[in-house]
Amino acid sequence: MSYDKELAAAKNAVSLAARLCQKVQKALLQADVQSKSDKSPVTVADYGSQAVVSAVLQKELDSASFSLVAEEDSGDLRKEEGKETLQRIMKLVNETLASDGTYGNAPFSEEDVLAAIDSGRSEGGPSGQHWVLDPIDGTKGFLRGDQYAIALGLLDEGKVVLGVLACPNLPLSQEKVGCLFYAQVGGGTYMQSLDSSTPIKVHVTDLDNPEEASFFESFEAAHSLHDLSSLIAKKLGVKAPPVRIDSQAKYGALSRGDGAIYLRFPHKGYREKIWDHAAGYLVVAEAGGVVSDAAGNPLDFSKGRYLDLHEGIIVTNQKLMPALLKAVKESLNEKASSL
Ligand SMILES: Nc1ncnc2c1ncn2[C@@H]1O[C@H](COP(=O)(O)O)[C@@H](OP(=O)(O)O)[C@H]1O
Ligand SMILES: [Mg+2]
Ligand SMILES: [Mg+2]
Ligand SMILES: [Mg+2]
Repeated sequence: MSYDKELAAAKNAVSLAARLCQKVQKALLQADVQSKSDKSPVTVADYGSQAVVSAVLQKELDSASFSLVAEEDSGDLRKEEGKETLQRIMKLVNETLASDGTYGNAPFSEEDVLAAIDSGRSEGGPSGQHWVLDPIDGTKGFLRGDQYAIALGLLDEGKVVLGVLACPNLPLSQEKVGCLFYAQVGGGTYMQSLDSSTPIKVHVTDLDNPEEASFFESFEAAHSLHDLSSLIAKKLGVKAPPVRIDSQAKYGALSRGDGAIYLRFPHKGYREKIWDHAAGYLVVAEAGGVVSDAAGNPLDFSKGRYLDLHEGIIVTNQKLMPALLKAVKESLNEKASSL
């Protein structure tokens, strides 16, 4: 089955959302940032990006069967304190949609924006098709002026069949910054600029010597156990220091061979969400990489909004995976026996 139509719509949606995010990151106001109930930050760009992606997908595709699992919801924007923020989001969404000739004819009202955001309340699951969106992945990186991604995947019968990843701050070449990665199941992974240069096919590294490998992890120590990654890297013989960057830009970078390994070990009790991995997973898998939990099980995106994992997520190429899994198991055992 081909998902060409869905892929074209997804690339459009994510590119437009990236335009909105870039505009906000350039001139970020204190008033644009809020705290969610779990204390994590959210900005007008997270909401705006979600509204734009949702709006474009629904315009381009059959909106009757549309299902979207997305990170943000409009709860806080519907409160009295959210009024000003909502106004600002509406303006951003309308400017962004108008900047693309095809969508600008009927401006969105506040209610339209809220509805577009809330169309992301689907629970996903094992049957039918569901879009999976992280409107800004790496909000903390976004706020620092660092890496972030707009990550959109499509599930069909519980499997990820499309992954589109916009990384506005990731270098494309020596001259150009901003990458769009995309993959369709069975079709490989491609990278192009955010303004649609000719796509090139990308592949993970074919390195088989861990001593030459470098590894990615979260910039934020709160998101991943840096000590554990160091232990694993040491066991494996990795010499280079960790490369710490925010967001699924790590999956994008890995898919083109920038690094060889990505290690992610959340603190105890944290549950990973599907929108933090769906698009990145396919981008790496179609580029020849392997993504699994710490026990070597494939990720299961069919269980609803969360991923059920053993300990963490590890990513590398096929040659390095056996040695990596061994180092991970040994390190986890050591950690458990030292407690
Ligand atoms: N305590 C925690 N442990 C692990 N991941 C966390 C976390 N708190 C937030 N996250 C997730 O980590 C994501 C960012 O990943 P990274 O560290 O690779 O940049 C966040 O995505 P958002 O920025 O979309 O909220 C969020 O979903
Ligand atoms: Mg968030
Ligand atoms: Mg995220
Ligand atoms: Mg997010």
